[in-house]
This record gives sequence, C-alpha cells and structure tokens, in this order.
Amino acid sequence: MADEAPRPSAARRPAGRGELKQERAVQTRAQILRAAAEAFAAKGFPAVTILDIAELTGMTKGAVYFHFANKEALAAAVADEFYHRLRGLADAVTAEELPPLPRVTTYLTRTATAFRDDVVIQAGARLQLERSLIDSALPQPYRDYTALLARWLDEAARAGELTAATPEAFARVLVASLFGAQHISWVLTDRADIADRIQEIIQVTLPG
Ligand SMILES: CCC[C@@H]1OCC(CO)=C1C(=O)O
Repeated sequence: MADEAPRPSAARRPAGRGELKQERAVQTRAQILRAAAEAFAAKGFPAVTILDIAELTGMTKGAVYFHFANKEALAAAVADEFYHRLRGLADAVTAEELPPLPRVTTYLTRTATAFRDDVVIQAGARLQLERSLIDSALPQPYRDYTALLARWLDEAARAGELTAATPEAFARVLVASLFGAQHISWVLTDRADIADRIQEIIQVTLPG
C-alpha cells in the first residue's frame, strides 16, 4: 500500500461540514435568544412579535421559526437561560470558597449587578411577572434562589453567625428584598441604582 499520510486524529482533523453546520445553528439560536430577551425586556411578552425578533436579528421569520416553534417557546427558552445564568453566578461564588455570610452577600451583590447589566436577566424577571399571559410552562419562580440562600444561611446559623431569624425566614426576606429592590430600581432609575439598593439591604439585614 502506498505510503499514506497518517490520518489526522479527530482532535486535529479540520471540522467537517456537519460540525460547521451544527456550530452555525448553535450560534444562530443564541443570536435569536438574545434578540428575544432584548424584545421581551423592553416591550414585554404580549407586545413582542416574531417579526420583531426577525428584524432585530436580520433573519427571516422562517429562520426564527426553524429554531423556535412560537413566541411561547422563545419565552420558555429565555426563562431557562435566565435561571441557567443565576445558577452560574451561584456556582462562581461557591467556587470562591467564602464563609457562608460573605457567600450570601457576594451572590446578592452579583445578582443585583446582573439585573443592571444582563438583558437575559432583565427579560427573565419580566417574563415571570407576565407568566399568567404566557401559555408556556415557565419554571416556578423564586424557589431555587430561596432554597440556595437558605442552605448557605443554615451554615451560618450552625456556625452561630445567624441569630435574628431561621435560615428559611431570612432567605425569604432577602429574596423578597432583592426582587422588590430590583423592581423598584427598574421602575424609578432603569436599574441604575440597584447596586446601591442591594448594599443597603445587606447593611440593614446582615450587619457586621
Ligand atoms: C431575586 C431572586 C429571585 C429571582 O430574581 C427575579 C426572579 C424572577 O422570578 C427570580 C426567581 O424567579 O428566582
């Protein structure tokens, strides 16, 4: 058999047409998702049309429908990405191996700035407010965020750092405070002062 160049390993082999096509589909879906988040955050679910999203992305309506069956499927996908990003913030804070109370305050602070800076977070919060208008199974709101804070606050309680209330009650108060503060900040300052508001919540509820 004539000497043949060794077959490149998969790691070195240039991407095939199928892989390039798949990568392009992933990128297109992400582009549509971001445009949907921008539209939902700015106009609200009821007012947004698939044409809006096509125009925001420069795609045809058909291209959008290829990835998402309807507007409800888009809302569900944006909501899922919203919770994925909240979990990602929590994972990053956990990786810093902070003591429990600094872990809680760091997570609250980063969540607040994500509300200010991340349109997917802004869209997720608004979609949950509009959930009764969306014929799609959105995740149950507040549950996971509250349970995570309660787990971390329970560590603080077991270390004797939390005496004012039970971890569960404290977690509910913090989630209500953060959710309320980001909503008030959105209405009054388009979330410009959300970071200051969350610092005030932390200073009042978790002093020292
Ligand atoms: C402040 C943490 C709560 C979080 O922020 C907005 C929102 C939307 O419902 C949330 C959720 O569902 O967990």
